[in-house]
Formats: sequence, structure tokens, C-alpha cells
Amino acid sequence: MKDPIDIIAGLGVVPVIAIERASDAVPLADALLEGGLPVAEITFRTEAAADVLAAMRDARPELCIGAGTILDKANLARAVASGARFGLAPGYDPDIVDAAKAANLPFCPGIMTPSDLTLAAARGVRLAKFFPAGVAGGPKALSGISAPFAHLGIRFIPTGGVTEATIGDWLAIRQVVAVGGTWIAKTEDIRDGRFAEIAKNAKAAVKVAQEALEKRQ
Ligand SMILES: O=C[C@H](O)COP(=O)(O)O
Ligand SMILES: CC(=O)C(=O)O
Repeated sequence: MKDPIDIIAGLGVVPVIAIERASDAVPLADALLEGGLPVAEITFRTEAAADVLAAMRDARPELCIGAGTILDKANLARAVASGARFGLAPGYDPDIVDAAKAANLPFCPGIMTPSDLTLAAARGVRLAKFFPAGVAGGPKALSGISAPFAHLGIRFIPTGGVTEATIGDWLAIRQVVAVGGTWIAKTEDIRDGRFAEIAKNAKAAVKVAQEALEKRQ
């Protein structure tokens, strides 16, 4: 099976999803696949998250699924048991980083400051979510914060306030693996069954991300 981080890096964009009903899991997976975006970060912000992961794993194994908003070890374990192939969090908790490593789960904790990054780097983190990317100062802030860590090869997934219009600015930074965001598959669009809209958003995001990735080669 291909490495999930390589899949994410190839696509350049990850939909961050808060989904309320497990019955929407397969239609959502199909919308993302139809949009050419075979990846999903299912956040543990809803009761349904673990069931959604399991339903996607069982029905659409071609979708690379991960778990977001991992704030404790219990949800980390549930995510792994339900088929998550990668994990992310809005912040940095060394215990969760260690637990993910022990579970062999590629894990991307959140950082926003040089101090966060110092602690995460010392714990072996080489992929971090820059969160909340927009209010933290945008691409210029990430360039500044990450500069002293460049020799360590740390890479980033900026998330929070990213839009289709700003994908290119973020992906112009070499250390940015991909951007994350909720605009592709919004909770209310999933709730109301607007899967065609989600496929359309996915397709548009992938197109912009691919153009940006080609430009920086
Ligand atoms: O809750 C925040 C998400 O991780 C990113 O949200 P956003 O793409 O809507 O800014
Ligand atoms: C902030 C984010 O994307 C997460 O909850 O994992």
C-alpha cells in the first residue's frame, strides 16, 4: 500500500471533514473519489467519526482515510482500529505523538509557534500541521517560523483559513506538503446530501493544487 503521506503530497490538498452520520460515509467517499481527491481527514469532532472511518475503509479502500482532531489517546486508538492510515491534531501533545509512533501511525501534530516546533522537533516530529494557518499570519508567517528548522527537513500541512484562492500561495513554499481545509466537504453540504457540490469543490481544489505543485518543480 502506498505511503499515505506520499499520497497527500501528490495531491497537495486534504479535505478536513466533520461528518455527523455514518450513513453519509460512502456517498461522501464517492464524491471525493469522483472529484479526483482520494483522501479524507475525518475529524473526531463528531460521535460518528470512528464509524465513518470503518465504513469508508470497508466500502472504499481506494480512499486514503485519516483521523483529525486527535486530542487524546482513546480517540487515537479508535482511529487506528477503524482504519485510519494517518492522524492529525490541532496542537502538539508529546504523549499522543509517542502513542502514534508506537501504533505505527504517521501522525501530524499542530504547531503555531517556534516554541511548539522546538518541542515537536525534539520529539522527532518531521511533519506538522500549521494551525490555524490564516490567523497565525499566512504563508509569510510559516516561512519565518520554519526557517530555523529547515535543516531538519520538517514539512507542513497548513490548515485553518485556507481557501481555494490561497492554495497556490501556500504550496509555493517548498516545505508545504499539502493544505487542509473544510471548504471542500462542509458539514452542512454532507448533512443536506449535496454530494455533487462536494465532488465539484474537490475537483477544483485538486486542479489548483496540481498547477501549484507543477509550478514549484
Ligand atoms: O476547524 C478548523 C479546521 O481544521 C479548518 O477549518 P477551515 O478550513 O474551515 O478554516
Ligand atoms: C485543526 C484540525 O484540522 C484538526 O482538528 O485536526
